[in-house]
Amino acid sequence: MPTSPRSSLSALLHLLRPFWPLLTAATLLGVLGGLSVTGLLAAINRILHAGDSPGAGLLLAFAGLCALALAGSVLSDIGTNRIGQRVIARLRKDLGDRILTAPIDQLERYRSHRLIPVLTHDVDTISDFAFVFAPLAVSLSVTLGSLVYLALLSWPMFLATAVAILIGSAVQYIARGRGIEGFQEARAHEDELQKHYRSLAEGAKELRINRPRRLRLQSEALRGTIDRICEVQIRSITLFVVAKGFGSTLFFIVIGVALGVEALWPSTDRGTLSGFILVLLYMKGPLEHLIGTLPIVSRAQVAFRRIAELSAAFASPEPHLLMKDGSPPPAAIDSLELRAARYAYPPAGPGEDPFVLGPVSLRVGRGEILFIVGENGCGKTTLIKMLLGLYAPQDGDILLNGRPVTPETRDDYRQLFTTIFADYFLFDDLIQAGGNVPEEAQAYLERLEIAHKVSLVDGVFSTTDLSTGQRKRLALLQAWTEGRPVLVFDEWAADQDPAFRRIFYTELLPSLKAMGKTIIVISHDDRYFDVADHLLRLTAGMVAQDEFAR
Ligand SMILES: Nc1ncnc2c1ncn2[C@@H]1O[C@H](COP(=O)(O)OP(=O)(O)OP(=O)(O)O)[C@@H](O)[C@H]1O
Repeated sequence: MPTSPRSSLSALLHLLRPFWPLLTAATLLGVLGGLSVTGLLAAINRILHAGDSPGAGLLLAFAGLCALALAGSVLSDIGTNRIGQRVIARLRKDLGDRILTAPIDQLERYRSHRLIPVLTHDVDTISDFAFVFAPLAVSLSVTLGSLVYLALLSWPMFLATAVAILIGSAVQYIARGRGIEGFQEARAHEDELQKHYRSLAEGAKELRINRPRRLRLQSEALRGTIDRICEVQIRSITLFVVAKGFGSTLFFIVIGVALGVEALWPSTDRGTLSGFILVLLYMKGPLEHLIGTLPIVSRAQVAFRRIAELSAAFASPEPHLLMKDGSPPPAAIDSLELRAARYAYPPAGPGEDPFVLGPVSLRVGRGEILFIVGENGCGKTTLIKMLLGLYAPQDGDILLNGRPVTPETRDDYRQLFTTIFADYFLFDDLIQAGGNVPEEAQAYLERLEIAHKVSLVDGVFSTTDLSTGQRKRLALLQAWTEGRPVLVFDEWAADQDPAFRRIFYTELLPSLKAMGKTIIVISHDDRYFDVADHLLRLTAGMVAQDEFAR
């Protein structure tokens, strides 16, 4: 979604809002420092052209201006660096919160290869901008102060300089517009590059084995994208450099014109001319600095747009997700229900039919073992994501103990579950609410037959470098010790050896049931379907069979 420069500016203002007193003080100090430098130049010019030696007053003023220039620029730099760091910290926290509170389906749609560059690349770009912010204020005030001094020295010379600056600015403006387009294009390629980096890291094994794919990734994907970024960046920076060179030459042209006018029609007094040249030469530095930082400002603008896009994509956070832990979830539930609940994914592309689950009606009672079965892609995982309240049903309701779950109660509702998804993430600690390590953890490690591989040190697993099946057992240990009333296993047993698979279905599930837990299992293991009290079969997103064991 395109975002206008105005919205990136308002995003910047929103970020800066809490720091305005410090920002105003730092900017004023920077301006004071800059103006002191202009005053110093005027004093130097006056001393150089004074007929006799400078008086004590002038020397004192000179020393005072030196001190002011130093204090102004140092304090301003310190102030804006503080603001810069705080702004970045705030931005990072804000983005972290947005991602933590975004509805899962929005997050899944955004995709992680687009998320990571915003969190790293774009935030770093804004951090670069934060560092040039104070020197920018100083350069701007030195330039403006110098212009005022020039106007006081001689109007015609001031006008000649102003015209040169206007021409230079017009060229910069055009170059900046083109440069921004280039930076935007390069930024879009950065997302692509991130995707290729993911393939590089996560597909390392497959790439070792498959040479054609490896070479394709190297030559077409990686190198192609890297070269494209390189070319676009070179093109944009070249534009800025040429425009900067042009601006720099304009200065000498103005000085040359002034010297020529003076040689042809010697009218200006020499003090004015030397003052003009002195100020112009001095002003060249800050002005070039201003122009030189334009690429950083432009990049920051592109980064702000990306951040604004991310914020817009996650603009409907779920309520209460970052509230402090309330009361612990109840030890048991009476029933969970879906009533004519329906969820449709958005279509993958134009003209493609989206996958629709439901409407599904389903009731799971306390201490029940429910098996959800069906062919690949029939909607089993989507169903549990809806039952867990991760996807809000687009029609119909979720009911807990007969009462509908609302957006306000949805996060409390989710705390009833422990889930091991097929693409689960294994956290390496076993710390419960309140920071306690469950006492029974060691016994469970032994029961899961991994005590010889893993121990617990201060609530953290000694290692997670284990086989796929062993890692899943650690995930099961976490689920077990969390003490939630409902446990959900998405093809948990798929990676277990036959002996442990049997233990899972015939010993662990019944013993969890005996503890009063409600258990929901997605399974393709038809040998063990008789363990279920309740079997739900899905076909193409609809319930094909809903049976209770007799
Ligand atoms: N994030 C997504 N965006 C769009 N469509 C999706 C998404 N995830 C799944 N789908 C679609 O939903 C359908 C059901 O997916 P789901 O993961 O629920 O199937 P499943 O029954 O759990 O399959 P499996 O047995 O292979 O795990 C799929 O056919 C897929 O087309």
